[in-house]
Amino acid sequence: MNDLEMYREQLALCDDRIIDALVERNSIVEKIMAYKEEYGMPILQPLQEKKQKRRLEEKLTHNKYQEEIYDVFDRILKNSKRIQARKLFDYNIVLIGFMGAGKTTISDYLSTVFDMEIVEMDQVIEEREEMSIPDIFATYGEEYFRDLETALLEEMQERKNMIISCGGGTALRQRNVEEMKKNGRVVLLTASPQTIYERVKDSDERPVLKGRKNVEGIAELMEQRREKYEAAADLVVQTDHKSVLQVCEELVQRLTEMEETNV
Ligand SMILES: Nc1ncnc2c1ncn2[C@@H]1O[C@H](COP(=O)(O)OP(=O)(O)OP(=O)(O)O)[C@@H](O)[C@H]1O
Ligand SMILES: O=C(O)C1=C[C@@H](O)[C@@H](O)[C@H](O)C1
Ligand SMILES: [Mg+2]
Repeated sequence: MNDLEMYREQLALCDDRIIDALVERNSIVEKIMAYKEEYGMPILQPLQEKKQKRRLEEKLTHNKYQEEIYDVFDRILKNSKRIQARKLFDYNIVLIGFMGAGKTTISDYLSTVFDMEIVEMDQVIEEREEMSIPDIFATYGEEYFRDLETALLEEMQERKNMIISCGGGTALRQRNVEEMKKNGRVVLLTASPQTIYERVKDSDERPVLKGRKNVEGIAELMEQRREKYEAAADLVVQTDHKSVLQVCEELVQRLTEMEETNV
């Protein structure tokens, strides 16, 4: 055997060790999940992720392949998150609720911790139509816009393990709710009119709030919608005075408990 053949053989053995280590690592991830479940511990533990990152940084100081190894660990971490997400959510998570309730914010956080794909419905529709939502409403009317929402929710039935962040009005149409529920768990985020006002007062991006961007106007529209939102929801998470992490932790905990009682 010449040197080149020998090096190639060493490389193949190295790959085998990497594969074995990855399989072991993934099975440890699953054991940690089972442990947390058994002892009712929070699934999201952002401090732990930071601790792992610090340990890696210390270990890789002065390593000449530092950048390349970080890159690999980035993928490893993403894949661990995906393993968790696939195990926890064998369905789409559909977030509904009033403007400013936190659908986008909570979707972003969940997507980061579980490496799940997000469908931000308003944004997808705007991109596909190449028009802003106020322009779609003005040009084609609300029915047309709601039909686009229905079609998008139908498409989502082909997928699972997605986070669907709905438009504020999506759940008002019964047909949309039926589509959401086919392979999704519907989570209603709520907040008081006062909280919503505080969250949206400095933004002009919400045409439905035009002329009523005050606590009374918000309370009135919220009350008109409340029954439909609540009827659509599999789960209601109240978000007033809670951090984004607290809302996500509660949401994940209650979703997983719901699955356990459904089994
Ligand atoms: N739990 C929270 N605590 C404090 N601020 C929050 C919380 N959730 C969301 N926010 C803030 O409220 C504002 C509105 O949130 P977000 O855009 O996520 O709402 P939304 O439900 O997606 O609204 P829309 O239906 O209009 O798209 C944002 O500035 C966000 O940072
Ligand atoms: O609450 C609503 O009716 C809406 C909320 C936005 O997300 C957009 O989907 C649209 O402006 C309608
Ligand atoms: Mg949003």
